[in-house]
Amino acid sequence: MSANASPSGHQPTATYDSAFLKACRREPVPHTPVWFMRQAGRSLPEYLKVREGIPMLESCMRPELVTEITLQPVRRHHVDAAIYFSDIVVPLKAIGIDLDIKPGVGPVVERPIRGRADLAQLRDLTPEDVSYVTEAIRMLTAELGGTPLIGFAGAPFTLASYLVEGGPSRTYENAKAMMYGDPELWADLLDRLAEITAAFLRVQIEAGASAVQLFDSWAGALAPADYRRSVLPASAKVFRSVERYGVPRIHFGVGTGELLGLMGEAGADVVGVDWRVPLDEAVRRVGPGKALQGNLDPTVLFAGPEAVRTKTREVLDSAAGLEGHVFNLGHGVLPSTDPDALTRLVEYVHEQTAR
Ligand SMILES: Cc1c2[nH]c(c1CCC(=O)O)Cc1[nH]c(c(CCC(=O)O)c1C)Cc1[nH]c(c(CCC(=O)O)c1C)Cc1[nH]c(c(C)c1CCC(=O)O)C2
Repeated sequence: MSANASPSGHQPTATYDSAFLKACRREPVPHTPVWFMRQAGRSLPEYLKVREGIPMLESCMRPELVTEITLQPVRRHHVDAAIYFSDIVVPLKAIGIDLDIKPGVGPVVERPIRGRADLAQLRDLTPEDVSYVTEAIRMLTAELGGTPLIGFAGAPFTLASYLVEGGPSRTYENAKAMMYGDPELWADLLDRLAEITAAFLRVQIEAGASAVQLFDSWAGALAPADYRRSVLPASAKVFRSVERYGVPRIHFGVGTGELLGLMGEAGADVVGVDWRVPLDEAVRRVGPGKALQGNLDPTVLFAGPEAVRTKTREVLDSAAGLEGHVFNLGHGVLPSTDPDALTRLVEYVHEQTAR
């Protein structure tokens, strides 16, 4: 048995018994657990300092730097979970796709995928391709004690949106043109991406991640019937491929109010909700047997302490009847957020929900 064996076989008992993992499993919790998407990153001065002069993708490949950046928000805010510092395009870079993350822009792909011949760029991901991930996660789990580490990956649709468009897009016109116009090529592309994403999540879980989140950030651009037909099968394949580990699987997207039921159906244990749908309505859409994560509007943090408390109370009230609630923002922390507002928010949720 490995040193980190536990009731679930993958982590120390203190981690397994943490409020975050209990909430994901819909067990009673001592307080509602809190973490923030994008909690590591540009809102923190200590992050900007250690990143100085190091390009984003390079920083993801340095285990010591990844460890430090991942720990920064845990130390500062006392959040209930860490999220592994990386980016959704890291596994694509690791298999040799020519891409970069441009500051203020996002991922940019040199040769966008537009035809069948381009699929050859997408070879399988092996653990050796991302050995720095395994190394960083081992260092992290040693440092984190009982605080769980969340691994993550981009979902096939969101990755495809960058690969086909060549960069960020507001309309996804090239990606959706392929989906509607050449469904066979689209299905093959998403299936390839599902294999790569699944392999990337397995590496993180085997190295010690206690939960995983699949970011389908841009799936909200799709009608439910198109999501069901053209996207859900690939995301379901990703979730199935990590089911055997027994770690909670979180599924998140923005503007996905109409897709919440389907995103649960894809195989998630926890469904992430943005701020547009209150949690008491989201739970009706998702149905029984799943926990919810969310969903304070990230811009509320700019409104002053009293407004933050009022809006947070609204989220907690709408979550009152849930069987499992992980408090989070409805999307990532915005770079200009005051870090102290986040620290106060964690404290407030803990204090309001202490049982
Ligand atoms: C769509 C998406 C991407 N990356 C990610 C998503 C899904 C989450 C979401 O919906 O927001 C996921 C991501 N990217 C990053 C994390 C770190 C972990 C955490 O949440 O703290 C996570 C979970 C670091 C990052 N990823 C990126 C940064 C900023 C780069 C920097 O600090 O120099 C960070 C900290 C870059 C990035 N990478 C991407 C974008 C849109 C950007 C922003 C571009 C910009 O405005 O500069 C693609």
